[in-house]
Amino acid sequence: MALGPCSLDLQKRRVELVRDWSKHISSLLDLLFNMGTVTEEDLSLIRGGGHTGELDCMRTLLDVLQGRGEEACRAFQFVLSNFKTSTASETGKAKLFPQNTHNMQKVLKEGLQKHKDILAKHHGPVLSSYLSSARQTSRSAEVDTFTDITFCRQVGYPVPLQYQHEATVVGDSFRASRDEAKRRGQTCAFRELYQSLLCVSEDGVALLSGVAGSGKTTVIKRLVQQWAADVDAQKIVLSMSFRELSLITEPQSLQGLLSDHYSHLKPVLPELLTSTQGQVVLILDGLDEFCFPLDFERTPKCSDPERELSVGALVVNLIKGNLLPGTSILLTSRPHAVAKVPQLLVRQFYSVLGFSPAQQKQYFEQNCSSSQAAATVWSFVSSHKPIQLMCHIPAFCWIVSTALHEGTSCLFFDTVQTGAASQENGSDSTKEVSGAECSDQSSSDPNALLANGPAAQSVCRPTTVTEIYCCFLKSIVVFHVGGCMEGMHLNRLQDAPRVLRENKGMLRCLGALAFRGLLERRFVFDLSDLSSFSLDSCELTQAFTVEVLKEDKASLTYEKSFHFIHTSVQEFLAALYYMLESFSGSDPFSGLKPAVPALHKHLMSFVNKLRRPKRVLHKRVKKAFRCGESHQSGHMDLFCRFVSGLFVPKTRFILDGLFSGEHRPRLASCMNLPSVSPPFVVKLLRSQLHSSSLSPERQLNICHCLYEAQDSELSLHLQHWLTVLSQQTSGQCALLNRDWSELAFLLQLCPDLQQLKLDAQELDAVGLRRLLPVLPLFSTLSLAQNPLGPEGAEVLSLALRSPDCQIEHLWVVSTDLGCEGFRNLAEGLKDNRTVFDLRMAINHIGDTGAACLAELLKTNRTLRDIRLRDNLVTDSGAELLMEALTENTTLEYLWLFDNKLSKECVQKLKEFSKSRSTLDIKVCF
Ligand SMILES: Nc1ncnc2c1ncn2[C@@H]1O[C@H](COP(=O)(O)OP(=O)(O)OP(=O)(O)O)[C@@H](O)[C@H]1O
Repeated sequence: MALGPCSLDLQKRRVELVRDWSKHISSLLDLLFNMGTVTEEDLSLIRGGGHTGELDCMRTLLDVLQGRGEEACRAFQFVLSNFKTSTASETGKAKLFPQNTHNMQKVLKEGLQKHKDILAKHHGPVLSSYLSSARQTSRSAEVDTFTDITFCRQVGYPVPLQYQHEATVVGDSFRASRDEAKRRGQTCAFRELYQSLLCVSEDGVALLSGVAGSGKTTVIKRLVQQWAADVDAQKIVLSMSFRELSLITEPQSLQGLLSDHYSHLKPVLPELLTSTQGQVVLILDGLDEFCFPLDFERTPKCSDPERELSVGALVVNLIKGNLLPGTSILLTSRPHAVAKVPQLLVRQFYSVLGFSPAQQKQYFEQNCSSSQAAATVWSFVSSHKPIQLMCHIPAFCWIVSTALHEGTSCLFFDTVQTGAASQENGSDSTKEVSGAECSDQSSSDPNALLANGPAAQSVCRPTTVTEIYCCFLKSIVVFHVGGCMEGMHLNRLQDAPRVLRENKGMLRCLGALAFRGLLERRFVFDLSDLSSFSLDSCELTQAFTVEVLKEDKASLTYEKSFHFIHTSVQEFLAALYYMLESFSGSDPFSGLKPAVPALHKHLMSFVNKLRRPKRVLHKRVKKAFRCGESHQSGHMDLFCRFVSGLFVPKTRFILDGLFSGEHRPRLASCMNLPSVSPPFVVKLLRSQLHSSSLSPERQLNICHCLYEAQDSELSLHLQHWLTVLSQQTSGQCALLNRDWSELAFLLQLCPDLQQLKLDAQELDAVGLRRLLPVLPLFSTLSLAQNPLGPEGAEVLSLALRSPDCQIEHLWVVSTDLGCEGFRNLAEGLKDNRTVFDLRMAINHIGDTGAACLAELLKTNRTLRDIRLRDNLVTDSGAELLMEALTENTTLEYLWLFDNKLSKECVQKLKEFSKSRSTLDIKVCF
């Protein structure tokens, strides 16, 4: 084959090229690889495993190019003609490798000790929270306040079906039906996690998943601190956050990245990367915050730590084990982002379940300044189910402690007065607070929810999640400067309305930022975001905002970014902004557009006030809920709950001073204020609850909204459902307008309930669909004598396919399934690994249904006991079942009484059963 001009030229100049260009071989190879002229395999051939000299490398490169043809040779000529002879990195490289091995070992050891010290400091306590700064004197390090936390170890990872707000389903992991999982040893504590990740020599990827604020970063800090303190530690930990990696926009080599990040390791880095590979544990925190795509299929393979790559390609090659082979990699992520890493690449999967009730109690003991204060907070939390449910998330425990700080600071005005009075009388105000109102209720008693539900509450105790957040914000704003010194509480609280009024502007801007972030699903903001809402970062550091908006300075680029201390705080501030704007007659959405001139905004607000303000307000509320409805991911759920809560005048009174024009003349107490949302809000919520277009998850959220709105009807309905659950009533319900979503709400708040028995409750497919968010959480589901029909079976099938499914006993006797219904159910059972006891007598599934069951039994290995009494199965159906059972050896009982079987067939079934020692077929003629 004739050679092209470029190939000929290279051939002619070969000697000259080898002589003049060999010293630049590394850079030339980088450029050619990035252009796609040479491949990963070519590179290893050219480098000859690192043992080949530069001249030989150059010769091989020329051979490879010649072999590739004219295009490759032309690309090479192009590279040569554009090559800048600045190869400082290569000349410097020789200096990085001291020749003497003994010296190298010493340098490496010293470097690693220094690295340990630096990393321990980096991952040390950050005294940014109000509570920690207030308690600097009594507690020296965060290490002391680390509360053990519960994890769950899984094989592979379940991709969560995201229909609900992540934070709102956390408590599900602690349901009693999970005890089985515990027995199987799937849950573990921090010690086991440390052992498995930092002591055992296993390479590959481990993934730690948890919702916002579940403590992933705290766990990483703790792991690093423990490792740094462990003199026998064999591992070398490198740790970075995805938030920092997201700021790298230029191609970067792994070596460059590590030496920028850990400049103290620079002298030993090449040695570290080559000789200690099996020992390195690389921690990458916060995968959900990584803003570059991770393309595991198409990213070119690269195993050269010196090659510059885009940061996305770098991460892909690290996770795939191409760069740093033999290294253990620990990734952390919120659940919605775990699927960014293909399941096959994940060796171990842990999810952070959060604090169990015992750990919650321990948290308050460790974080409140006295054991009495801890007892007060704990008795309050354990008697308010919706609040306790959220306390599985550590960040929420922190919010609760801050809100109820020492049990006195953030309670309502009249409580303060009670405190003042008791102080005057020489009694202890903390005792007042921890009195009878906070009596400890058994957390296992569902009645506790109602006893302390909104309607049953004394007027001045925080009862809802919104009220907790109001107290939290007030605490932060009022006590920010100077902390909460002894004896200063009352003065400061009495001055709170003025302080809040003065900070209203700042809170409004912060809320607008939070709201826009929420609409765009953004949780990290940069300086330009802040300035578009007139927030000046310098001003922010002077104000209370450091407690709610956290500043991150990337160690790699020194760029500033900001995020709210917890996503729920962002959601609360967004709702607060929404309500402030709505009450003042402005449109919260127009406040997000910087282009709207201030004059126009004021004009509009004035016009709105003249128009019927109530109608405008109604419009805004509808818009807020529509916003929540349209997002099936559920990420607006908490926002809607807070909006509902902020409609309650008593709740708003906590933030007296912010909502101008209200409570005038000033009320000395919240006692006279309504403790329920205005009727139009409750009416709107109720009409939404009955809307057939809403998904069951959103309907469930509406119940939470009603709880926040302190709707008294909800309490009544829940009381009714409690009676149903205790099986005191059956058949026709005593209550008109009962709603199955309300039952779902109640069930979510009763973690100790393992069995859901709703026999003969006239539960149809529509009602069952409303229960769907909680159906998978029970070990026994007894739904006999309800008109479920084929549509109901479809709903059950969805529950059976849920990754959270715990159902073991499924009892659907006499539920009108028919053959179509059973076909739907069988679809769900095909993928299910939990149901072993299926009772479905009197469902008329017939031979078509029996054929479906036979198909199912060929693959299902979980079902052990199937009861098919009275189902119109004839001989041909029975034949199909026997045929399937020759393949299935796990089924133990098959009940076939009262079907349409001939005498011969019954005999045959009995013979078949006799021939199988582990199978008992119950049948009679
Ligand atoms: N084990 C723990 N003991 C005591 N406090 C904890 C613990 N875990 C978390 N916290 C508290 O909760 C807060 C949030 O935790 P952390 O930042 O670790 O959560 P995260 O899961 O990393 O959240 P995100 O997904 O938002 O990054 C911490 O600042 C700390 O106050």
